[in-house]
Amino acid sequence: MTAATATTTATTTRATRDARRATTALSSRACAMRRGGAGDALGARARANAGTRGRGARRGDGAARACGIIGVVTRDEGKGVAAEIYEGLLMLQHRGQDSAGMVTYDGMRFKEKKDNGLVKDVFDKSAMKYLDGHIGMGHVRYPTAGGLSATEAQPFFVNQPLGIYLIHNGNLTNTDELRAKELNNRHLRTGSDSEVLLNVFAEDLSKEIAAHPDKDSDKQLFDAVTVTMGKVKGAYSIISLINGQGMFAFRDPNGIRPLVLGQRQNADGEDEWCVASEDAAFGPLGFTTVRDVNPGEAILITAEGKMISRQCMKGSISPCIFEYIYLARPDSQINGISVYEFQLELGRRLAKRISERGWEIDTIVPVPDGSRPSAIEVASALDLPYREGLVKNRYVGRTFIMPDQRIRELSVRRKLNAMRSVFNGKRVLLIDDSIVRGTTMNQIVQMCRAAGAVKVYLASAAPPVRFPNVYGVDMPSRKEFVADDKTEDEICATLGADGLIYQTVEDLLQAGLGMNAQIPRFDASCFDGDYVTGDIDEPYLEALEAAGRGKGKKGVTQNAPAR
Ligand SMILES: O=P(O)(O)OC[C@H]1O[C@H](OP(=O)(O)OP(=O)(O)O)[C@H](O)[C@@H]1O
Ligand SMILES: NC(=O)CC[C@H](N)C(=O)O
Ligand SMILES: [Mg+2]
Repeated sequence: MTAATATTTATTTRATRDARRATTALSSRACAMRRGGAGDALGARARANAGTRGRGARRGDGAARACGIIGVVTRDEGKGVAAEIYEGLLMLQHRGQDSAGMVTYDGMRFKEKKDNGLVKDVFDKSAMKYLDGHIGMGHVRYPTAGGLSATEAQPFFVNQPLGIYLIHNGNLTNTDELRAKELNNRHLRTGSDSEVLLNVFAEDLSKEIAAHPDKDSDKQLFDAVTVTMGKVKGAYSIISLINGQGMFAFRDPNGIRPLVLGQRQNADGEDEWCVASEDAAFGPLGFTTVRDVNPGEAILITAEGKMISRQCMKGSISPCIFEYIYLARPDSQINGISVYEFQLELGRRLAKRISERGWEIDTIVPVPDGSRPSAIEVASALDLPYREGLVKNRYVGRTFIMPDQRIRELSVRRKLNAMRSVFNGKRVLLIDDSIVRGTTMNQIVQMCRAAGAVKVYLASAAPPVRFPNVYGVDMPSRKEFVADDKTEDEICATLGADGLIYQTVEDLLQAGLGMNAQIPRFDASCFDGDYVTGDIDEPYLEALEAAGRGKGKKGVTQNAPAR
């Protein structure tokens, strides 16, 4: 938070804050979430669930990340799957940069390697040699729960029953409750919600096998995960490897985080399969997209390459809209929507609102990389020149993820450089995909003025981020958001700009709904405070914030406390 932000926050009364929230919130649920507005009974439950989330890590140096997961089943037992998982993880590296992990399986043994760091650093030559087998899966992590040690990197393993490895993208909202009630004295090593989920599933599978030892093993898996889905709340896209069974993937009943299925044939015409967070990972591996894993569905790929699926819980897709704004690659298609096309549409809608302002603008400049598609459409709709005035140093990571504010500010300076030939004497409109803490825009406005800009206007392709994300994106504390407790004019002043315009929540949702009629709603909770799982209330969020967000990377903990 900048000094200016801190001052504004300190001098804004709670009543003013609440009134502003009420006017910006779309839904009655969001209005019901004004600070201090919830009753004691709700408060107790929220505290129960907010406990282990908290001091989070952030992506790169700017805005927000999730995690990336990929699993591959090949048929050629002599073939090393590790190289394919490695390639796939590189395609998903943008989703998480804190740790990477992989497990491979040769039909008999699992081999595992995980550590803090990027894919290229974690998997050296000797690790790749060690990771043999024809079935495997990998994870890149951007933590939302638990800690940051290499032990908390994924995958996680349980010995009983069968031997199960699991990787997770998402965040559970009732982790501590599960920990207290569902683990049957199992000893867990970390504060990770993903390890809890694995153990709940293992416990349910143990019970299922004990109760129905003669049932087909695939049915045991589907019946057990149905029980697990009934207990676990929040967002989870899961891939697991189960000894003797194969690869088993499932997705929460709201389908909040993405999970997509791909297929190819080997030289003998046999089916091989891939499940991944984004289908951009399929291209280099030669897989073609079959479909998204449905919300509430589980899919088993056997070692023989057979795909069996079951709708375990009634599902209704409510994807996280932030995936399309910022998290996912533009070359991915998620839930039938091209991320790139979505961003172009955001630009077209933004352009209409910008033209209503009557600003005199000479040049449109995107904040690379995420905003380019929207900025291209704004420039085209307004018939203004589009110029790459900010040159990016590709060796500096994404700003949002960086562990503390000072490092984020420094890294914006190192990452982006303003070109005098573009800015000198010009009235510019800078466009970004989102403004979260305001670190990026604040620094860039100063850079543009130093490079000679006479007016600096700002536009964000996303609405103001005002509410925490509890589903696997590390945006947990309202205090960190530049929009917290502020009107648009106040945000504009904080960022030091001559004008500021945001996408409206209505336009954002209409953009998404208009692109796939099969999607009844999106989770846009970080913009409107309306959480699709229905279990998030004001006390939950307060407990989450009290759990220590904003203290840097050490001791991430995003699970809400049990009550
Ligand atoms: O308001 P802030 O807290 O600064 O966050 C918002 C910025 O962070 C992201 O960029 P990031 O640098 O993470 O990634 P990018 O290079 O892919 O745009 C996002 O695209 C915005 O530019
Ligand atoms: N961003 C994510 O999907 C994180 C997964 C899991 N909650 C973790 O913290 O490791
Ligand atoms: Mg950016």
